[in-house]
Order: sequence, then C-alpha cells, then structure tokens
Amino acid sequence: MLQVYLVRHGETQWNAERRIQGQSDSALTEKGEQQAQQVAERARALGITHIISSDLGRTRQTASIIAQACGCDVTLDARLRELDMGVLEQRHIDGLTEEEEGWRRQLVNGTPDGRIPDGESMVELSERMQSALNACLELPEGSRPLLVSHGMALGCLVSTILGLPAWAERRLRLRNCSLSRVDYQQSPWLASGWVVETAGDVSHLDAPALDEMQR
Ligand SMILES: O=C(O)[C@H](O)COP(=O)(O)O
Repeated sequence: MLQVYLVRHGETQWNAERRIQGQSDSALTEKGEQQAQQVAERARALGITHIISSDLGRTRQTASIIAQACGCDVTLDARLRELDMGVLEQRHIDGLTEEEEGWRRQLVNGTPDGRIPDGESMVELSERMQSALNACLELPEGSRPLLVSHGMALGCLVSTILGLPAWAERRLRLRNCSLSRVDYQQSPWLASGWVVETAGDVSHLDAPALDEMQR
C-alpha cells in the first residue's frame, strides 16, 4: 500500500507577522528552520525515498533541509503551491477592510466559486492538489514519498479525501512542519482510493508552532 507523507513548511516571517502569503513568499524564521530540522529527523527515520515540493521559496527551503537528512533529491511541482490569494497577498490579516475580509471569508463559507479578486477558488486548489497526489501512484513499487506544501493547500487536500467540501479545510489545524499521512488502498469491502491515516501530527516538534488564531 502506497503511503504518502504530507508536510507543511516551517514558520516564515509573514506567518509570524500575520501577513497573507498565498503565492507570494517570505523566508523561514530561525524557529521555522529548527522545525524543518525536527521534521527532517522524523522523515529520515520513516525511510522517505522521494521528496516532492511546491516551488515556492519557503517550501523549497524546508524540503532541502529534509532532503539533506534523507539523502534524496527534491522534485519541484507547482501544483503543490498555496492558494493564489490575488489582491490580498502580502497584506496583514488585521488590516483588511470589511469588504476585503468578506472576500477572504468566501473561501471558507461555501460561496460557490468564492475567490479573492485575481485569485483562485478552493475547488481549483483541490483539483491541482489531488492531481499532484495522484502522480505519486506512478512512482516505483516500494517508494515512500513526502510532499512539502502549504496550510490551505494540504488542508483542502485532506478535507476532500475525507469527502468534505474543499472549503472545509479550516476545520483542520495543520501547523508549520506538522506531518500528515494518506494511504492509497484497494479493497473490495473498505473505501478504495485515498484514506487519511493521520493529520497534523506535531509530536516531533519540541514546541509546536502557534496557529493563526494564537499568534
Ligand atoms: O498566508 C497564507 O497564504 C496561508 O493561509 C498560509 O500559508 P502557508 O502554509 O504557506 O503559510
């Protein structure tokens, strides 16, 4: 059975400052680098064979720390990028106008095709994430891949595997450098396809990152 590990990147400057990143980028903080080292140790013990990362800077930085520990290369895949948050990227969450906050809320309240102007919808995000995950099925037998991606992107992927709508992702708390695992199973009596083994595990971190509500 193929087991795929999912890691959110380490804490960044803008995570810590409560600024919206989307497909814009900021570097890992010192704490983010330490988190990456800690998840890298866990990945090494798990025997990861392939690392596939979103091509944004913060995921590449995290993936290269994990790759060093696991002794494998990193393949970049733009399908693993964070949701495109259009005109709100780089803004402080606390400085949004009521109208802007309304655009942001559309992403998680079930508005059909809800999106921030110039941005992407959650359904579009879930389609590209699902397609990046399905690409793992083409890896050689015995592979144990690890994908490095982002909070909303991974939350949306795990939500849709559970049969929830793409916009349910906010019901999952996926902290920086948390580890999730999804398995591909084929069974005549259980659900065939992807199943969620674990989501948001931070037991390898000495101090779990704060989530957006706590910062
Ligand atoms: O700020 C953002 O873009 C996200 O909601 C969090 O994204 P991240 O997982 O890339 O920090």
